[in-house]
Amino acid sequence: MTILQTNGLTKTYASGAGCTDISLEIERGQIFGLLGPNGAGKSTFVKMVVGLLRPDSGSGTLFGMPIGHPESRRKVGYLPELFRFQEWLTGEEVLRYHAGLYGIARSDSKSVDFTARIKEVLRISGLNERGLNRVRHYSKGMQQRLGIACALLMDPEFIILDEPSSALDPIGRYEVRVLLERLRSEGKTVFLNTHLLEDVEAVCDEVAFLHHGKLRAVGPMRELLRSGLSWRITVSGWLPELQQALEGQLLPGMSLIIVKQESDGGAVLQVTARSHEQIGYMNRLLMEEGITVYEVRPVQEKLEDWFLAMSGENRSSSSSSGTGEGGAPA
Ligand SMILES: Nc1ncnc2c1ncn2[C@@H]1O[C@H](COP(=O)(O)OP(=O)(O)OP(=O)(O)O)[C@@H](O)[C@H]1O
Repeated sequence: MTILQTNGLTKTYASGAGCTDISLEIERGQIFGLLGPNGAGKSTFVKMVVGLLRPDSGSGTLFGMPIGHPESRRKVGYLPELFRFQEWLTGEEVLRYHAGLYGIARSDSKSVDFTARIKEVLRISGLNERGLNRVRHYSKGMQQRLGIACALLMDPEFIILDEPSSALDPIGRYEVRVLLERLRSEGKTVFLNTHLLEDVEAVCDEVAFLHHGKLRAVGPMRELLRSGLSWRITVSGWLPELQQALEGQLLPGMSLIIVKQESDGGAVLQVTARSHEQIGYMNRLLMEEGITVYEVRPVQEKLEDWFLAMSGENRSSSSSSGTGEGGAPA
């Protein structure tokens, strides 16, 4: 079942920034990660989906209803990127206030059952007994946990979390990952906007990549990672001046790192490319330079390498000589 579908969603701010022509489809039970550098347009997209921003053009459906329609939001829990709570209220009071925004009468939100639900989401979000403390006394991480509790309060089917772990320490981030997996196992669908690549790598089924407001890639994580390939190439006949000559001939998305360089001309190169064809091209360049290639083998794909390749970042300037494999990228 399709939970969210967007067709060409576009929002351009007066400055010219925003996001353009975003078409995505999210199926029930997925954890979907939206990645992209700062200012790529991730929050703009999410705000259009939850009806906080009106698109300039394009359309979308949420649970089969047009986005922006109040009814489409009923089954959605949303943690905005910039959250701010009434600091004079306690955690429990903030949650009751949120229940009111969902149309729950004040008397009902004080019922035994609803109070049990409040305590449950506080526990799930890692706030446990702190629900009776005022938000003023919460750390930033605790406020973020309260935001997650608000998003989960009404037991939504679709949970949209815009940077849910940005203020959390490593343990907190791990707990959020476990929480996301638990939500998926309950059949919920999660949309995650994040910079934290390890979160995406650990839990996301599908990933989309936004850059300068445009969708550059979307698909299952494993497939996308294969589109940012790294290879180790062992050669002989290597000369240090070849690095610059080769770098000048790299195609967009390719990078070259000299991992190891011996005095007898032996060397290990690491090449990142967007396709197998680009690796073939690299081999041809090496042969044309008179280099003997002994071994070409793929390196474990890392989301960080893929992210940098997609963002057009080139790490070719880092190199090491004669230091074994110490100069390899993380
Ligand atoms: N209300 C606004 N008015 C004008 N420009 C805006 C507004 N909100 C965002 N922008 C601009 O639109 C672009 C996309 O911003 P957005 O917040 O959607 O990006 P993002 O990918 O979520 O970034 P980050 O990861 O830093 O949160 C940025 O250049 C930003 O400066």
